[in-house]
Amino acid sequence: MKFQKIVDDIYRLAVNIEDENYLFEGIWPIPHGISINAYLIKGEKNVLIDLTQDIMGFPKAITGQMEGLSLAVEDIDIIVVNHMEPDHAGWLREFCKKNTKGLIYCTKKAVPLLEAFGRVPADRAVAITDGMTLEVGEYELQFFETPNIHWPETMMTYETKRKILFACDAFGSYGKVTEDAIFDDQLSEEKHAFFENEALRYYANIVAAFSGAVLKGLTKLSGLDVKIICPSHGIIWRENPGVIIDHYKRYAEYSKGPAEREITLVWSSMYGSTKSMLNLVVETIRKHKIPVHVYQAPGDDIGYILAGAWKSAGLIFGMPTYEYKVFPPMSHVIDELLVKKVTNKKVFRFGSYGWVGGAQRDFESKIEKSGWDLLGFYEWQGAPTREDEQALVQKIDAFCEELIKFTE
Ligand SMILES: Cc1cc2nc3c(=O)[nH]c(=O)nc-3n(C[C@H](O)[C@H](O)[C@H](O)COP(=O)(O)O)c2cc1C
Repeated sequence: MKFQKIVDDIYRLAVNIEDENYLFEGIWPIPHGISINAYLIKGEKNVLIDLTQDIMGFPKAITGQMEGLSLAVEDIDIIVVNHMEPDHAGWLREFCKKNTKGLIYCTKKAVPLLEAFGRVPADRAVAITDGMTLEVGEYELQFFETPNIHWPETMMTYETKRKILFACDAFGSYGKVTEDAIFDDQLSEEKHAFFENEALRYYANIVAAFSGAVLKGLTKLSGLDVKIICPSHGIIWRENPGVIIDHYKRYAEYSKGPAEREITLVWSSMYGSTKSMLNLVVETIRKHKIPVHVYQAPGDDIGYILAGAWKSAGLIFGMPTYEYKVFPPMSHVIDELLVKKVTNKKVFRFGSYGWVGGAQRDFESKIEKSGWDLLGFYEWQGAPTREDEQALVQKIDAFCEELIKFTE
């Protein structure tokens, strides 16, 4: 990949993780890849905003892109570290061995992390104060602390003259970015939809648990006139940055509920009794014109289940009893949803049991502090009868009606 000009002497330096088997953060599948973006301001003083991950030859790739601009690592005067997570700052250690003059602008909370992650001494750092500005030739940078979007030490950098926000993990998405389409206005409708889906999945996987911080950050930055958003993952928004800002606001507000009038249905079944009710449940939901996203556990990845669940106002779990408890793979799904603070949902459960059940009691105790409103459940012994089918349909009808009221 080549460096890409954004405006004047501001450039995007980027790589894509393209290995289909790579798990982002060691958990999340990225079958369509992900870009890692750094930004460079070339001028009287050269500024590098965020770096890259030290894997797959990425530092070499970024160095090559810098060479295209007649710059070497040693020529960087100012390093802005918005975020210490290793996908952006992993290169810092090797970078600072070569570059011994550059000052590192970061938050006070990031300073000890420079040492811990990068073995970079604190005297290389300039701890910013919130809102502080820095004149760099023709450019002016302003730094804003944005704690917990995504780590406690995170900040964003705003170029005040061209009104560019270097937002780091905020407004980012999965999905590799190709050289011919790095800006929102260069994307087809289909690609826009792709990045919107990948932005939601990225949000649900990476940022969702910090939605309160996202809402605070959005309020804090709402006074800024932002013409271009340069995130550290995904495309650059220059035609209409309001689109991704609105998406983020919406995603963050799902945490306060209600989310969209949609249902995420996760099911498990050992011998097919619970599964045999699945189509009936889906058809009943569709009768109410409610979109339904169906996932199987185990089978479908938790990263995708999280995205569906985050966006849906309703959650339905179909699972049998297993050793007096929730079926273990479903237990894992529920735990993950709770870790990511999926809350304010209307919930229903159905499933088969063999002897005396147990899953329902375990389910209720697991979700006690979830902020989920369990509207009902239906269980039956062994294979379902015609009466079981009718009873379940009635309960799903009632659930859908409540969900419609909840999302009005
Ligand atoms: C390993 C195992 C553990 C089970 N534990 C329980 C249990 O604790 N309580 C119960 O009522 N049934 C238990 N059952 C029976 C299942 O819940 C029952 O077969 C149910 O119909 C399975 O639904 P499925 O066909 O959707 O998998 C167990 C079955 C298996 C194979």
